[in-house]
Amino acid sequence: QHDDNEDMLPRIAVIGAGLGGTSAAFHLRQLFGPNLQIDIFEANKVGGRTALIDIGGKEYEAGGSIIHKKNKYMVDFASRFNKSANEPSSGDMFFGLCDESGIFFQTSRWEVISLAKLFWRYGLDLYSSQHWTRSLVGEKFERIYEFQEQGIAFTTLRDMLEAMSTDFLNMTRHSLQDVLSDAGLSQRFISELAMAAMRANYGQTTEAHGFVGAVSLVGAEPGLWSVRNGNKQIAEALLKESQANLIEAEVSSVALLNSSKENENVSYEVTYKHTNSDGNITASSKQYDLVIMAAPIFGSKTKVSFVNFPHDVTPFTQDYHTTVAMFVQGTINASSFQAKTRSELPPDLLTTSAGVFFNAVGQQSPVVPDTAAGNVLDTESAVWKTFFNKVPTEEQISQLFDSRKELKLVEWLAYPEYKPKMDLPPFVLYNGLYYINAIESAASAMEMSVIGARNVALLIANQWHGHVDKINEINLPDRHNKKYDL
Ligand SMILES: Cc1cc2nc3c(=O)[nH]c(=O)nc-3n(C[C@H](O)[C@H](O)[C@H](O)COP(=O)(O)OP(=O)(O)OC[C@H]3O[C@@H](n4cnc5c(N)ncnc54)[C@H](O)[C@@H]3O)c2cc1C
Ligand SMILES: CC(C)=CCC/C(C)=C/CC/C(C)=C/CSC[C@H](N)C(=O)O
Repeated sequence: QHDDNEDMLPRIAVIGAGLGGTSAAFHLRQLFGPNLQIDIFEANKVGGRTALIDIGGKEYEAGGSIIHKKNKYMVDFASRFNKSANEPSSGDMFFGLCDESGIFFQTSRWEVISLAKLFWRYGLDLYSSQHWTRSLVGEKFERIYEFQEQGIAFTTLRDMLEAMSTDFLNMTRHSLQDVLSDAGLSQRFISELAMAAMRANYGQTTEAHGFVGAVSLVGAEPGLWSVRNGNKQIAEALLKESQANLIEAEVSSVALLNSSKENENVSYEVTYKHTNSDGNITASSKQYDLVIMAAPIFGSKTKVSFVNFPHDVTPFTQDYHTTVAMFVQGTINASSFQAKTRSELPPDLLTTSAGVFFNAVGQQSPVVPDTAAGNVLDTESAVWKTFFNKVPTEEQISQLFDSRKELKLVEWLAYPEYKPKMDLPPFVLYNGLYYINAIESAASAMEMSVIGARNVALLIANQWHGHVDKINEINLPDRHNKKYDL
């Protein structure tokens, strides 16, 4: 246990200034007060995987774009920082499903007709699956907010999921296909709607684990929103409010300095490369008591090496999926989808089969919505985002678009490859070394990174203040052991 005397506070390094790193800094400031020294390293741009892209003179979300209305922390941050929301367009139930032979099902621009068509094709599955997703973002998922409000933190992702619901942990062990099938949903629902959601949101299939599958279905519900002017503004505002010291540099190593025993007080040397005022790249080092990794660790692609530890502190694997987001201003090729005219096509085309070379294509609104734009679906100024698992060929692009004024590609190491029974990494890699992005093995989403960040901030505060009773300790009278509570 330590006191909050200024000289006694830990010196903290945060590696990464995406939503995870900046919200960790924000929560640490709330927990420790104004005297805490926080350095936050960023190799690229504040916001990380929330970033903007300029197409035709307007800005669009290039990475994390949609937020669920029950994503409490994102909603609270937007309100705290006076950011308004871009409301979903009224046409967000208007979509088509495609396989190798083109569109095989489509809804309508009229919501009531869409509902009727969906009911005709999927019957009561629509309602069962909605009930399930509501329970995910509802009561069970909300437990994490209650725990965090009470100051409770978890050392591993496994413990966190289990505390929220044993069902959640179970869902990481089975495929989405099996979880939905056990729940009585039809194969048609699974191989069409659930598959389309997994391909559009995570570039993966219903062989991914059931927890990320459920998050993906939540992310396919109507009524999602985004931050006007760009989601990355939340990370920027968190950084500002945290008063952390931003160091624009790439961290190359984190070295354990003075301990070989895990329970002793440790300190770390963080080495980073930065560009001098004369344009030369130099390496510098700084010492810290605690280090927070707020960026994914994925084997040899990770730029940070962890040195001097008595054992491997990253023995888990987190393989990351490549998603290529292609932005095109131009006209979509209606004939490729067996449509006579472009105006017949829905603004979102989702795919259900590995035989289709793209995962989803959808018309985009800029981050500052164009009120005068109306329906620009069949005009050359429409902007489309297409997701692929690899860079498309020129021939594939021409198959999708018959004319284009501008085209830009962004290649992301986007989110983990999700498999049943995959490693669920710990939030604590070593005494004083924390890992926020462990949470992405459950599901990658903006809200998830913020939850992971608050968990790490609470862990640090609980350990610092000796509140061991608030670490992995929960008292839930209603713990149940059902397989999946659908
Ligand atoms: C194409 C795409 C679409 C998505 N869509 C959605 C969506 O619609 N809704 C949703 O909720 N989520 C979405 N996500 C997921 C969401 O964007 C991420 O889960 C979330 O933004 C991750 O935040 P983070 O801070 O944990 O990581 P990141 O945003 O990746 O931040 C990590 C930061 O660390 C920096 N960094 C890495 N290594 C170093 C180093 N060695 N030294 C210094 N800095 C370093 C990086 O530059 C980066 O800025 C999407 C992701 C992608 C890629
Ligand atoms: C964390 C919880 C409970 C809910 C989050 C639901 C959500 C917003 C999921 C989306 C996740 C994601 C990685 C989406 C990527 S693509 C989004 C969209 N289809 C697009 O085209 O931009």
